[in-house]
Amino acid sequence: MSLWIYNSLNRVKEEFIPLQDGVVTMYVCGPTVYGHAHLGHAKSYVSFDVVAKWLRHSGYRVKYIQNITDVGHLTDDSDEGEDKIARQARKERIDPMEIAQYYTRSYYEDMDRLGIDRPNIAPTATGHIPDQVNLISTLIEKGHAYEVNGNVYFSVESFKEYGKLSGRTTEEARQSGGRVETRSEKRHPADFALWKKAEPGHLMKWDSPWGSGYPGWHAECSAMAMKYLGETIDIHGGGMENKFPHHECEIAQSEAATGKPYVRYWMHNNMVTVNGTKMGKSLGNFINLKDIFKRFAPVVIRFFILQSHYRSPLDFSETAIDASRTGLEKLQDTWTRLQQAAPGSGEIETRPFQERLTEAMNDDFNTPIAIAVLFDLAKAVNTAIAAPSGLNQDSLDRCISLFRSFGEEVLGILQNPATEKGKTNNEDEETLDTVMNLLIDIRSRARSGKDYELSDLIRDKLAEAGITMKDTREGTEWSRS
Ligand SMILES: Nc1ncnc2c1ncn2[C@@H]1O[C@H](COP(=O)(O)OP(=O)(O)OP(=O)(O)O)[C@@H](O)[C@H]1O
Ligand SMILES: [Zn+2]
Repeated sequence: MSLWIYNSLNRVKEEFIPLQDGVVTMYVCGPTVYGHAHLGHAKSYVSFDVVAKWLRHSGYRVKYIQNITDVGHLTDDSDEGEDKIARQARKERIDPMEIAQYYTRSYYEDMDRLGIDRPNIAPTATGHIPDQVNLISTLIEKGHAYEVNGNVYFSVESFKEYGKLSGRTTEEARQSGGRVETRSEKRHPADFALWKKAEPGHLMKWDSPWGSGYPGWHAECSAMAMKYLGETIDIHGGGMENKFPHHECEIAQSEAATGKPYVRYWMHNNMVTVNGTKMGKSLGNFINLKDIFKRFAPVVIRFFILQSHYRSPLDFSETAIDASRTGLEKLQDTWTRLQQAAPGSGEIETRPFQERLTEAMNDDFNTPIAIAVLFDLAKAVNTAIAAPSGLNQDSLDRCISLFRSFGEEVLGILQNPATEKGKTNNEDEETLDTVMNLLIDIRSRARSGKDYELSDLIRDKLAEAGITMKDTREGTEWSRS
């Protein structure tokens, strides 16, 4: 049975055949680390985690790269506005790199709790400035880019296939080309910045052949993907709102520089929405995972996400998450009882379930169908176990193997009661959350009563225990160092 992936570039499902036998190269756009991760990020990274897990389960060696954007992502897509990290640093009155480090750690903490495997390599944009400078220099040499006043732009007219991913023509892209001042520097309004000159006072800047400045957001992904995975990569993932301009620009830069196809299969996850609007940091309608985890175990969130397909939108609602929790509890209950069942004489024909599960995952990672099949299997198991004849050892082993492979390993939604690892982690985390909220409250009362000795004692003792407290305008946050 072969794997079929919906390729956003050609807008059809295509059979997946990696460039190199047995190996899959995969790049997924990572977060811009200027705030805590929200449910939208969880959808993107849980979806691609399942992609990697399924590919590994199918026998491939997967080389998964996911970057950390710590410079160059501006508040405005049209090469204007402020760097998102720099803006947050100004707000919090600390160094941009402190912001990036703090939220990077926070990001991995949340992703770990969601059961997401860490990428093989997690390169940062600031750690790869020379690679980006090299890419930009190549583009200038080949006549695809030009410098004006210390800024370097990509010439979209020099790359005939610009627009092939998003379906936008350069004429349509002209609309998003920025304000008049920037436009006047550009040869074509749709040209985009590869390198930006640092204005006085800009902290995150590097020397380059074009003076002191910083790279544009699109350049980092091309440079890092090609550095670690080669000029042509198998799978590139990201949220669908990034098709334009981000991924369109990545294609243009990479293919113009190498003359080779950049990505063979483009995969885009749909959005988590709130009342139909994209959840986003810049839109201010986001729900932090850390807050959600206070009310729901991370595995419930993972299950909630995987109950809809990665290409379908997912509207946030507590009622829907609550329904997911009930469903997951039932499945987990069967999984626990299955492992404790004493052998009897009854049988379950497991082959059809295995085929349906494999078929679902091979059909563009159809996790909602795979979950529905697990529920069917759970129903059959419950009936069989409740009957006097029970299940014979062979059937028990086969059912256990299916639950383990698909429920635990591929989807990551079930926890093994034999080890109690996942469950204990979640329960520990919930207890810690409660204790920390209590300490934050006591410390804040101490400070209101001007008892700084007590408030400092709480902060210092926690620091000794490896927990950092940080006072922000929104209140006190904490993280493990
Ligand atoms: N609401 C969402 N639903 C699904 N995926 C999302 C959502 N928001 C962001 N993503 C994806 O998460 C990844 C990281 O995005 P990024 O850090 O730039 O987040 P963001 O919250 O969209 O930021 P901003 O709101 O400032 O644009 C991208 O691939 C992006 O497409
Ligand atoms: Zn990217």
